[in-house]
Amino acid sequence: MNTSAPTTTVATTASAVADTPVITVRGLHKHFSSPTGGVLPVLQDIDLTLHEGEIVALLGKSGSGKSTLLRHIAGLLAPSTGTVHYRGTPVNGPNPGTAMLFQSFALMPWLTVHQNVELGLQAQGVEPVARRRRTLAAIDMVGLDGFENAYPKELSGGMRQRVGFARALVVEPDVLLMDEPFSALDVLTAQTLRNELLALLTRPESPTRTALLVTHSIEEAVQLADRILILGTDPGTIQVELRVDLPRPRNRRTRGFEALIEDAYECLTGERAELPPTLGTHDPLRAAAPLPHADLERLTGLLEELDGRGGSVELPALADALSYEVDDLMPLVEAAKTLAYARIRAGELRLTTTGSGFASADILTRKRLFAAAVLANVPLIATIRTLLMASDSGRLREHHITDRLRAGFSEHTARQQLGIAITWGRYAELFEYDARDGVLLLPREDHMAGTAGTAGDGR
Ligand SMILES: Nc1ncnc2c1ncn2[C@@H]1O[C@H](COP(=O)(O)OP(=O)(O)OP(=O)(O)O)[C@@H](O)[C@H]1O
Repeated sequence: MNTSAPTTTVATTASAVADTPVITVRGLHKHFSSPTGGVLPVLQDIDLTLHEGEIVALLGKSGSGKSTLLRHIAGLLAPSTGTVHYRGTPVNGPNPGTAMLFQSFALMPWLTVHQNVELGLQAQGVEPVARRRRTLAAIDMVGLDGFENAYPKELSGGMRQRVGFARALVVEPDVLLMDEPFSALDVLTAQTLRNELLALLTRPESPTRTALLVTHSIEEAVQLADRILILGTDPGTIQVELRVDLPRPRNRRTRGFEALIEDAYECLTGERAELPPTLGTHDPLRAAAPLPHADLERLTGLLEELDGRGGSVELPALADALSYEVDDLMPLVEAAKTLAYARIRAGELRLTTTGSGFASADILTRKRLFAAAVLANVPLIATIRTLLMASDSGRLREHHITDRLRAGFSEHTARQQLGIAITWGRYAELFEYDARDGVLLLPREDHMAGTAGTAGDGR
């Protein structure tokens, strides 16, 4: 795995990265207040330099703080400690050198394409004649000539994001900040727009040649970036930097491309670092890694495929065999690792003995094995089961769990985590759930059998 410090960039056909720093982030630390009155550390010790002409991608699991970091660079958030500089000047408010591109396009529905694109120039006080000329040029540049008077609702998703490009680029920002700009688009449109954006950014005469891209897609990062920074979670720190020294245009089917995907994949799914002391806590719900959003049928399919291939396979080959994008495998691989069914070694996914036992078992045995695996490896589910076993009524209101989860997660993530735990717990037949009353319940036969057991009783 290439986790080395920066090396000299091999010349590529498209990017000319200079040594001049455009954005400098030093010692940035950010915490938010949690709804329960505690402190939620989100970013820690972030040092990052964005050089002129460089495209950098930020990859990391959900909640690792990618968007928060982007918003600091845009000057929309102030660090708790540390600094952000734009060409040597401290950023203490909206950063004048940046423009943002969002996943949701963020267009004003009541304004035409022309009016949407013109907004940024109006805000800069550009006089009307120049404004009109620059707006039309930007619309032309993104291929929307003829759609100047259309409203967003008349446009496809791809065309709306082209308006997003035009609106961001018309102000000729030094740095383009992008927050998952292609993730709301279908695969083919996203691919087309990625190529077009790259062409716009790498034109020698382009005033905007430096960019920071937040993405969940490893392939997108390898396709577009000169450098990939991978954030770890709890709190977000930059853990790995990968150089993408591949000439452009980049071909996904080349060995170099695939090797980088494997590296990034391993970094993202690798063993979790020890929790920092600031998060040290006795509440297992707070200290646990978030559960991945993995479909259990697919997880079983993945383990069967792995078993059928002798227990180990390279991730891109597995993605091909299952007709998934490599990125779609992420939550499944995470789930397999969480349950100790598989490990990643040198870009290969390898089945453990437990995983192999699960893959070759019949349906009923699988449920029993799955129950044992979640109780041993998923503190959230083990805690719910313990509380239910200890309760005379065999019932537990869900807010007891979400309240505790909120000490470490946002409201949204806490609810999402409970939802995943309910699905897994139900499949394992460890508990049931009454959505109408928001109550978790011990299965009737377990409740009847008495409440003396513990979470680790193996049922
Ligand atoms: N204004 C806020 N107040 C409190 N918590 C916040 C705020 N903004 C973000 N967070 C929390 O900070 C953490 C990081 O959020 P952020 O959106 O930066 O992550 P991310 O890596 O971009 O996630 P995703 O990939 O899911 O978009 C999350 O736990 C989120 O709930």
